[in-house]
Amino acid sequence: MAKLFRAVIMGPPGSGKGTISERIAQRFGLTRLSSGDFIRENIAANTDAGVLAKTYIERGLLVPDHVMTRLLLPRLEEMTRHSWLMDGFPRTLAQAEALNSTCDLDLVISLNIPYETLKERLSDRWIHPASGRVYNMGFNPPHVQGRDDISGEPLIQQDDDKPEALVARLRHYKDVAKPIIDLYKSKGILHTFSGTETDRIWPYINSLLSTKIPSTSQTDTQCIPMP
Ligand SMILES: Nc1nc2c(ncn2[C@H]2C[C@H](O)[C@@H](COP(=O)(O)OP(=O)(O)OP(=O)(O)O)O2)c(=O)[nH]1
Ligand SMILES: Nc1ncnc2c1ncn2[C@@H]1O[C@H](COP(=O)(O)OP(=O)(O)O)[C@@H](O)[C@H]1O
Repeated sequence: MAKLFRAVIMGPPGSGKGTISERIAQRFGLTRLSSGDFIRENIAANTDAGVLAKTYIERGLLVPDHVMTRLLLPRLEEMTRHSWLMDGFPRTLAQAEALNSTCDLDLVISLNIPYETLKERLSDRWIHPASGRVYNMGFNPPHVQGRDDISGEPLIQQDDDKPEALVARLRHYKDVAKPIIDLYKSKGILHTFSGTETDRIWPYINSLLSTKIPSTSQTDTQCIPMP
């Protein structure tokens, strides 16, 4: 069986993590995981962790590390037969350390996008809340203005994407991401991509992953359950 591949994608809000993850998942057949989707699934299913997480999200806060790890790590441990790419986790150094002791990552993609570019993109971003599908009025507009391509339902703009909230979000990302990036750098698995356009960054990510994702191998790797 092919060797499994585990990767994380990091970057400030609006850096293109969602867009690039989708391309990677399609091109390389990895399962795309998103911490936000996990949380939303748990909220919908009314699990203990979901109920707890909801109280933070409703206040616009990050979910505490111990809730996040309780929610996510068991799911990762179950994925012994899938290669995956995680978007949205780890978001703090404590989460990175917990992930570290659960499974070995092969690669971390860090997106480094100028502030002005992020600001422009997010103020133009519209989402379909039920599915998480993301549109940008310039880059990938919906077929019908203001409507989701698949369901035809209305698109909305998140409060977080409004200019007042953005500066604080971007500053917060820088502070929190720095030690995580340093950790992955020291492990030799960090790959940083800089630029203003996803379409220009993509060929570099594509060729890196083409060299890293093996087509066949004798070994199978597993996430080790936490003690
Ligand atoms: N103009 C332009 N827009 C782009 C480009 N790449 C992505 N976008 C758009 C799609 C979205 O409307 C917005 C942000 O992209 P994503 O939602 O993929 O970013 P990300 O997942 O990092 O954001 P998040 O952490 O969910 O806030 O920018 C690009 O190269 N040029
Ligand atoms: N790794 C994480 N640690 C803490 N909270 C998280 C994490 N991932 C997601 N969340 C919470 O879930 C919310 C939705 O996550 P997500 O879908 O990634 O959207 P956003 O673009 O708002 O970060 C976040 O705003 C945050 O409150």
